[in-house]
Amino acid sequence: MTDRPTNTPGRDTGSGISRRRLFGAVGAGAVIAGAGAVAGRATGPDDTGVAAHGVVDFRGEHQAGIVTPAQDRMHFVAFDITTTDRAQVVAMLKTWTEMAARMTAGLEATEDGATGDGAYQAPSDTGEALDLDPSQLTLTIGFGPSLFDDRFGLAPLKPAALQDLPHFPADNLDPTRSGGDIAIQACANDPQVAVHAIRNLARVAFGTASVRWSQLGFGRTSSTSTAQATPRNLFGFKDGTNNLKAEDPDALSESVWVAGDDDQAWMAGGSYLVARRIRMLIEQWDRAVLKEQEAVIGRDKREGAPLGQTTEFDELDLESKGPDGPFVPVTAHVRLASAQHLGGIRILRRGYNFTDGSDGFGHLDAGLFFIAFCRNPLDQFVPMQLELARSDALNEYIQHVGSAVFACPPGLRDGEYWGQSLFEA
Ligand SMILES: C=CC1=C(C)c2cc3[nH]c(cc4nc(cc5[nH]c(cc1n2)c(C)c5CCC(=O)O)C(CCC(=O)O)=C4C)c(C)c3C=C
Ligand SMILES: [Fe+2]
Repeated sequence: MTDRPTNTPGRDTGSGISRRRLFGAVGAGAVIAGAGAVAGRATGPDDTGVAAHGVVDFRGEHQAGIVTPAQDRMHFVAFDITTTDRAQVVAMLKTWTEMAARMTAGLEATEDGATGDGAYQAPSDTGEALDLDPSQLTLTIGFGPSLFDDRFGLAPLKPAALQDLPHFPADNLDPTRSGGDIAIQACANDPQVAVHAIRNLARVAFGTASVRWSQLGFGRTSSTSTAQATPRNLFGFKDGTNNLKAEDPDALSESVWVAGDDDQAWMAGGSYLVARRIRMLIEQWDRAVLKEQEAVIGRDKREGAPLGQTTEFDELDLESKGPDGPFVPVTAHVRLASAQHLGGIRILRRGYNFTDGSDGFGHLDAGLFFIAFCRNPLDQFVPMQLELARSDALNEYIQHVGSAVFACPPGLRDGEYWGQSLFEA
């Protein structure tokens, strides 16, 4: 693993340089080979203090989009493979890799792009990202448990850690919003850039893979870097305060990155992505009084401080008590999800808010598209979610309606394609 180049989470290599201008300035190959070098203009920081523009390296030791400082927008898609021809799947992964390398570098999806295929061909790039900034687009791929059935000869390579998640108490899962053979997470600071990327990847998959479900997200609900301010979720609380952060490599090695001797060798340097579409019962929450809201979460609403403390990053003290008992109630969300309560278990959260209109009863179909990365979902996410599903006071206000788990392989060296470590293991 040592010869993999190291990608720099959220490295700001540019900005303000649109796809068209990047492409015009130098040949496409040169840009991809040295995106950092050519797109080196500084950019102004956004309100989180982190540059919102520019290019995040596509290749590196780990896939981008995991510890990359969370961008503001997401388009997540899960595919079903529709062929049984393994070679066709590999060909698609190779095409996807070329397109992903180009699009994350701020280029059109193909060399001919939106206008270069001639007047009598459907353009090979759909065009809606022309003139837009690269917006720190990251594309992260993962493989679901179902990919390892008997279709492609991958069963012996299935990691023990990659299992369909168990049914948790009160789960109300919609199978059409769950599972999938392959997932791609697109994150960017411009929603149109993320949507363009997924649209173009889905388009070339025709005949090999079809979209099973997808989810748009806005307003990251976690900070994954100490350089980022903590955002708020749709319940109005700061979310991501006590998250793992990119600046803590020891904690990431402990809880996020798969080690060489953990499981299947092809996953070394990778991570597991757990996705849960969690509906938030907004109208019910909005009727709850502030004291109840704070007791449910276990933190105060304005500062985000643990109850009984004063500032956001004060340590969660589960032992502290006032005249009415523990400051952090025994059913508070942060108590039950905390490493102190769970014997040291931690995960990297990287979720997004969503609102998808309203249901037939006039209630907002809104919530949290929860994404977590972990080294082993069976040892980390499953016990954590089991504890929450059993006892969390938040359960009165949420419902889990979608679920999926994917093995995200390590990052790519130059010339490698997505899934090479698996398909050529
Ligand atoms: C299984 C893991 C988790 C699910 C599912 C989950 C859903 C969920 N969380 C919030 C809001 C908040 N969560 C906060 C902290 C927090 N949440 C989890 C895990 C899950 N959350 C963890 C591990 C933690 C950190 C606990 C700790 O050690 O302190 C917070 C507090 C701020 C923070 O630290 O991030 C909020 C707020 C909602 C609304 C939700 C489902 C919709
Ligand atoms: Fe949480």
